[in-house]
Amino acid sequence: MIHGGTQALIYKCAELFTALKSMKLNIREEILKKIRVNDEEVRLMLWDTAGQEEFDAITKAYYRGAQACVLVFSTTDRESFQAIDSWREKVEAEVGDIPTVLVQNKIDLLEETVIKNEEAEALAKRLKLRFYRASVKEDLNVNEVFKYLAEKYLQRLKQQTAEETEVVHTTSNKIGVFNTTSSNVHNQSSSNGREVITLRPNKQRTKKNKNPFGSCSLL
Ligand SMILES: Nc1nc2c(ncn2[C@@H]2O[C@H](COP(=O)(O)OP(=O)(O)OP(=O)(O)O)[C@@H](O)[C@H]2O)c(=O)[nH]1
Repeated sequence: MIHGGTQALIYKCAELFTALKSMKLNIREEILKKIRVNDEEVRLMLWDTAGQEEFDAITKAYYRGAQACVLVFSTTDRESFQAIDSWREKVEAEVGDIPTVLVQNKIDLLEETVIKNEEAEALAKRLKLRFYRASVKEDLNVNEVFKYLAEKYLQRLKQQTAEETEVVHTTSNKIGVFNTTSSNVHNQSSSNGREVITLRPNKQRTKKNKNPFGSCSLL
């Protein structure tokens, strides 16, 4: 019994060790990329994750909280193309609808392609994603991909902030609408005999909007 248990534990440790080793190999270092968008410097932290499904649980922890996503397949690797659907689902399940693009890499090897143009375009259309053809090797379209994502992200952030500001205005209007009826108005007499009116906020104030910027995140 004890022996069996120890054995199992050793196996587990070995599995974990293998997983960690592979993780080290497959989740490469974070990359910091700086780009300019509308004269502002945007810093992107990039994580390149492993494609193997056995590491799903581990890689998930890396893209949890991501604010943009690049789904890449290779011109010369059909499996990577076929895996795009499943990656989209995994990312969406983990982080929801974030700015995402579809990229066909290695277009410098177009003569060896295993993906037809129409197939790639159809995939982008079906997934409703902007599609880029790029070559990391030749530095083709790489910046464009990140610029598009950063713009899209900033656009959403501004929109979100504007919506939240609107909520603040609405809320502050409510706060500002002082109710001069009954319980909210306390009429007192001042020492000089003139009536003093104390205004108190209307109780309509919405609690949940106390911190309108609470859900804002910065790059
Ligand atoms: N010709 C060409 N080779 C490329 C390009 N981008 C990457 N490679 C090469 O493709 C190989 C794999 O590159 P990685 O960056 O490791 O790509 P990956 O998709 O993370 O691949 P995995 O290691 O299978 O996860 C390397 O030898 C790269 O030099 C490209 O645009 N054109």
